Amino acid sequence: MEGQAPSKTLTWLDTAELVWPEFGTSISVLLAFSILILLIIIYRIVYAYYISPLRHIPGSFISRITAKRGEIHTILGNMSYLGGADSEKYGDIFVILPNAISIGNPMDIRNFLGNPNVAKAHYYKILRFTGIDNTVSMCDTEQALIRHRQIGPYFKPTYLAKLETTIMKCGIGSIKQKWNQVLSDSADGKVEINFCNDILFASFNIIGTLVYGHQIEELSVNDTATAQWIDTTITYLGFRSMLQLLPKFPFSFMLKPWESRYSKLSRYIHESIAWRRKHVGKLAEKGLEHGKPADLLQAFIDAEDPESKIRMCHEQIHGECMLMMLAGSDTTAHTLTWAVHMLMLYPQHYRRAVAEVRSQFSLAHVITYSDCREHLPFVEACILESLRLVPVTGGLLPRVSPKGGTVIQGHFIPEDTLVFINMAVANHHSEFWSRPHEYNPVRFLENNEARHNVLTFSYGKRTCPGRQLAWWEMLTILANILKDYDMRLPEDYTHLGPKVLDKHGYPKLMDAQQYIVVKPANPDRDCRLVISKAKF
Ligand code: HEM
Repeated sequence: MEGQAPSKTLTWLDTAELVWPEFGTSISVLLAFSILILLIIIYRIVYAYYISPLRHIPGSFISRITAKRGEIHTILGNMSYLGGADSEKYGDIFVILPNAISIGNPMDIRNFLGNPNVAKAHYYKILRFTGIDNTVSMCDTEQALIRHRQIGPYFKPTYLAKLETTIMKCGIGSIKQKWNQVLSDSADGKVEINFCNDILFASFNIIGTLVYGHQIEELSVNDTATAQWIDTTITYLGFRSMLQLLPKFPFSFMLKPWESRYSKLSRYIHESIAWRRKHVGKLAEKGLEHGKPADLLQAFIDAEDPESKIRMCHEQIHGECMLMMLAGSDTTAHTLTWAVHMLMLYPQHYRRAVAEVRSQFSLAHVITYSDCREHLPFVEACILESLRLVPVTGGLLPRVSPKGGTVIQGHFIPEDTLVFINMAVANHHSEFWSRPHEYNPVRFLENNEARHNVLTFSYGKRTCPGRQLAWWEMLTILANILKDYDMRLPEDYTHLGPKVLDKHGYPKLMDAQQYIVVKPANPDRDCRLVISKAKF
């Protein structure tokens, strides 16, 4: 058929292009894009199963090929769930992200964190406040050691003893002031309180007073500014790090309200440092320098590394103060909140703790830290067991494997691999803990070995420097409230209680949420308590 144009069958694409030319172009772009995605997935699968140095380590398919699952769980506030569910399936070591493993055996964790060449991962940089590193954000091990030597002495018992009056007044003192007030206003001598809020405010009170350098009395004046500033700062930092686009225009507008509160906290701390320097300067002029106040603000101004004689500049002091407000408030308060909650679910342990306190001290006696250490082993065990069962920082602490790599559970882990320390899994490990999901403080009595296996304050060179301060606060608050008040769950509680059991057959704990700290998901619903004056 000479001279006749060759016939061509029209594809659906051609038809679409005739009707709507751009449609055809869009489809081609979509097709190219889909092919690209497919190629990426194929590459990731091939890499994960044939090339990755982590290919011999157990782990789920999804964890090996994408980090998105981790990001989604982080945004939902249940990262510890991810670590827990996978460890039940895969054991002590597993791939948690394409380039990262999780380890959960307490022995492995101690060996790994005990290695001085293990460094923190870059994630910690989100905890820098003004672009300057603080204790927690330092990834450089040498730098961190200097900072630990600078601030360490101020968290030792000798210095903490100087802070005891503040700790007692702002902690148990402010809780008692509030609870006694509401009880005296009550017609029948009992009243419902929210113990989570009250403990949280007491904790902010302590840390705020130690950092600002003057008392803030959150509970007594019901001024929640500090609590809001801190809460906002944690949320702000969390979201900024999880959603990388947020700090960029136009999304940055969404952060504005948070940013403004964060800036207020930051400014207030700048002013506190300047004010204190001026005040101490005046004391020095009068030859009264020995009258310097004892608190964390002064501690950081004075801090000096005994080896290098290096001191902190204004910005570094500011960074440490901001950090202490975050690291030293929620952690301590929520550990105590979990302890009270657990005692309410296990009445036998509550009765034993009350009996111990009331047999040792009269109602009029205010129980101090050394009283607790000498006379209240069971109360101490109640807190230890809370630290174990719900480690408040029980997410996944990221570290980087050392130069030359390391061997964990027989697997070679190359250098620079991201290693997540899985605290919650370690604290529930069945080889180390019998009936690991039961709240049983008795396991710590006359058993030093058990105490060493609780890894909630971390381990090694980067262990928590504030742990003794935390103990000081938690013991004095718990011992004194057990002595002074009778506590019980509200009568309308049907969703929680000693007889409402979880999948392990133990009293079900309230729902938790975790961004940085594991805290009650519904404190207004789950942290109610009926209190009355103690009947001795
Ligand atoms: C029950 C209360 C507390 C718990 C369970 C706790 C737990 C921890 C844990 C697990 C770490 C290591 C975090 C990591 O490596 O990712 C840590 C670090 C830290 N904690 Fe605590 N902490 C508590 C209270 C405090 C208090 C009261 C302060 C100070 C006022 C404090 C200050 C710090 C600091 C500065 C670090 C960073 C250490 C470093 O990275 O070298 N903590 N804490």
